[in-house]
Amino acid sequence: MFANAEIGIDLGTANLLIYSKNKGIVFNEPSVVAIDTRTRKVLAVGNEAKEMIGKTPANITSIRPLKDGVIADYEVTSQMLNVMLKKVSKRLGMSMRKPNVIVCAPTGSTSVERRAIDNAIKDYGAKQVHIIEEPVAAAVGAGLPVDEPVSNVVVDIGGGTSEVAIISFGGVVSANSIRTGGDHMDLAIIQHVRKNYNVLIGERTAENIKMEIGYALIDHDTLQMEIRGRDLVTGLPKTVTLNSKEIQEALREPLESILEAVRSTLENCPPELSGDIVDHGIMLTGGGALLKGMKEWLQGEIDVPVHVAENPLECVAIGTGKSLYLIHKLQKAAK
Ligand SMILES: Nc1ncnc2c1ncn2[C@@H]1O[C@H](COP(=O)(O)OP(=O)(O)OP(=O)(O)O)[C@@H](O)[C@H]1O
Repeated sequence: MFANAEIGIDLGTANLLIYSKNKGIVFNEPSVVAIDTRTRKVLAVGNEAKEMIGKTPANITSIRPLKDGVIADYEVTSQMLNVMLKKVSKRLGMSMRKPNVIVCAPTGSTSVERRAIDNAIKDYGAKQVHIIEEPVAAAVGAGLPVDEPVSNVVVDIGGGTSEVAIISFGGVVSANSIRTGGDHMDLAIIQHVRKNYNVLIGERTAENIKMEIGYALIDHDTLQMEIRGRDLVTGLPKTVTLNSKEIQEALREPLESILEAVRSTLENCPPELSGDIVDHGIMLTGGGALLKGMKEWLQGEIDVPVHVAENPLECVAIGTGKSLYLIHKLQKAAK
């Protein structure tokens, strides 16, 4: 039947996941590339490259080639995909030549941004590339019955974007995509520490702070964390103790933007489906769903039941993989 490999790719701002037909998720590493700035040669990708962020000599730089859910550096994204797909091919001992690929794109992305995704995958030699909407993939991956005539609401909070969508009968009824996600939370923490302690911290430290003591909910038991950065006055290393209440305050702005996107999507929902939402609730996916107190905070704000998907970080990749079968069904039906 199909001799070509069949894969789904979650080309995320923070993480790149590859789903292979019959094998499930076969690759899950950060979307980071370390390159030699003089030769533009790729030195490392994924976990290895992420370890290097902020710690490399002048001629090596660790780049995140995707920003806000779309490709910011085409050449590096294309090289990253090439290296990662070859890694998977070697690891699995299977040919990945001319694969058929399903990949997702944020609902708010432009046709130029989508073409860049399509071309970057074709650069590897893909035979066919299908692009699907990211929240639809997230909903499918979270196990929501998207092809039934009921409202399936998904809120996917990734690294660069947050996507909110109401899906019913296989289609998007109402959607909203904002370029605010986990990266903006990290940035808000960097700014907070700089403003209040005169200390500069790196992206990775900020992300660790968010994961350890970041809270969406105001009402929680205070946690503390000791962090290290560079004192902006003396230029020397400095240790600061942060608490979860101040980090919650720092995260308020990005969280408010996400809440606003959820509210406006719900406001655009047809009344028949609105009633459904109260019964079925909202499904949270993406790494942002793992922020402590996220579910409780959102539930309190919109007064609708909120659920967190079983594997929030893997939903989009699983959804692209499951959609492979759907596309085959449609192609067969069209013949
Ligand atoms: N336990 C956690 N608490 C808070 N945030 C987390 C946690 N685990 C992961 N994250 C955040 O989730 C984000 C990554 O999520 P995900 O992999 O879903 O995004 P992505 O698909 O790469 O991005 P996008 O969809 O925007 O392209 C990062 O910002 C990461 O810091």
